[in-house]
Amino acid sequence: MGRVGFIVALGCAVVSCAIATVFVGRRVRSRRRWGRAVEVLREFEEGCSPSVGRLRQVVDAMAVEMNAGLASDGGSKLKMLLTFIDRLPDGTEAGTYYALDLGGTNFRLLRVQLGGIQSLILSHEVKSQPIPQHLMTGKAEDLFDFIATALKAFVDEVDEEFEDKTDVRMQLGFTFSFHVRQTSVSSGILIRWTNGFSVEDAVGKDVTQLLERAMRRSGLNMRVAALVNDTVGLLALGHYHDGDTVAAVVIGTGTNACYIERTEAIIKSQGLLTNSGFMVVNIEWGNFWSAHLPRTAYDTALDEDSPNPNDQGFEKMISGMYLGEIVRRVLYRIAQESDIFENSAHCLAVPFILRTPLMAAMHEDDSPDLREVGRILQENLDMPEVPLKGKKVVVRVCDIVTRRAAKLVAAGIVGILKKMGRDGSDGIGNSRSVISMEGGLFASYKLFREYLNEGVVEILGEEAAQYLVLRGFEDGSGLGAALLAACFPIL
Ligand SMILES: Nc1ncnc2c1ncn2[C@@H]1O[C@H](COP(=O)(O)OP(=O)(O)O)[C@@H](O)[C@H]1O
Ligand SMILES: O=P(O)(O)OC[C@H]1O[C@@H](O)[C@H](O)[C@@H](O)[C@@H]1O
Repeated sequence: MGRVGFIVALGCAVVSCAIATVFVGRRVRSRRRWGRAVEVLREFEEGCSPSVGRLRQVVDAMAVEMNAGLASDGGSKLKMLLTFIDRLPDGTEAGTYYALDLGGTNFRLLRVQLGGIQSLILSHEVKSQPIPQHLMTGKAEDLFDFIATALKAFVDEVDEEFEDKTDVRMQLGFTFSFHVRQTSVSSGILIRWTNGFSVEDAVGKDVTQLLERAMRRSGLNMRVAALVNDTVGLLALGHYHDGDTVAAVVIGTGTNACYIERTEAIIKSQGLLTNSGFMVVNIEWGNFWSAHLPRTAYDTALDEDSPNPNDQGFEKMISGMYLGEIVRRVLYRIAQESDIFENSAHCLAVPFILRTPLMAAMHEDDSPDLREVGRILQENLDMPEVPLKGKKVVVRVCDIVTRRAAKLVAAGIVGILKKMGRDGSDGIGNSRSVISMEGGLFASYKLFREYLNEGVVEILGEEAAQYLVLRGFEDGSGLGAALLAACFPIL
């Protein structure tokens, strides 16, 4: 080989080495960045996965906080609100009642015809519609006029004879899924909004008055016989069908629970007497807080960025408004510290872009190549062609978040049972306890329900868990509100 040949060969060798160095460097950097992704994921999982022991500490904390909230106003972050519901439907209610169920995302209109014997519901019509976004942050009159107008249209549609009943004021059960300090079974003052609502001129006002004025403006001859939280309506329906029903839990846009409490245990309301000896208490458990909660830096940041920082801490780890956002925050951190999403993760910087229904659909994708995950990432997050290992990381994060949420609900439920002396821990024979369950997240998210059932067995043990029944309902809070209108008619 001549001089020229040698130089060419040397040059090729040098170029090859340079190219190899670049590739090896890239692979080393890629492996290092993948390792960083794995590290972020491991760290998150460690922070989110409570042991059974930790969950039992949450159980105890829930029972303690419930007692503290009953002892004095402000005694706990749990408001433990009186509902004035001191009797529950027993299956003998009869007649036609309307219900209006205003929740965090939708509002539902119901007409219910009750048979009067053996919990017979002759018929019930339901109409559900989303609440226009601008009304969630506008003026009280606009929101309540919108609701009353929709109710009037619904009544005209389903009850053609209604117009002839000018002398009879129809009884309405009004389910209002926000913090209300009840002043009677049919009236209450709005304490604060949650879940994206901020109709500020309604805070501090009696929501029944706001609705009844709007109904008059719309020419609707109707009165609010019962103003109830959605959990209270749900409990009423559960009890209508099964007398062992002792509590109700809603997991929708927000989350909350209520239960049946002995009046002598409601210490902050000395002298509170009811014929039945009990009253339903609205726990407002979304505001529960305990140092034992498995909270991470992502939860803290989400809370700080929220319109109600330091409030609803339990809800922000559990409910439909937030689960997708927690997942987004974790994926965004992984995208910043690794290249597993290549360079297509700019959308992950947008708060609340990942709604919980989408997160659930990715979590429940059981295709070998995670094609549903790929479709959602591409169509909703503008993240095309995420490699399979990146999609697996997405599913893993969803699983960690949802498993934690479900286990915390399980701990909350057992905490309520413990407060009621029904968790079997006092050695006395177990009594059957039914918990009514409802809400878009609970109803639609299969893996959430699976993890919730797992969590209850983990915490209670197989033996005691067999005495606990979680019974799902649909439209439970609205139907229950109609039943309570029948229980507490305006005479
Ligand atoms: N398929 C789903 N998987 C998980 N969560 C869901 C699903 N569908 C709806 N959700 C959650 O349920 C919430 C709606 O709950 P729902 O009880 O129907 O209404 P509201 O909260 O207004 O009472 C939505 O905000 C969403 O977060
Ligand atoms: O049914 P939703 O809209 O998801 O609401 C559930 C709970 O959401 C909480 O934020 C409210 O404070 C509760 O009053 C309510 O019961």
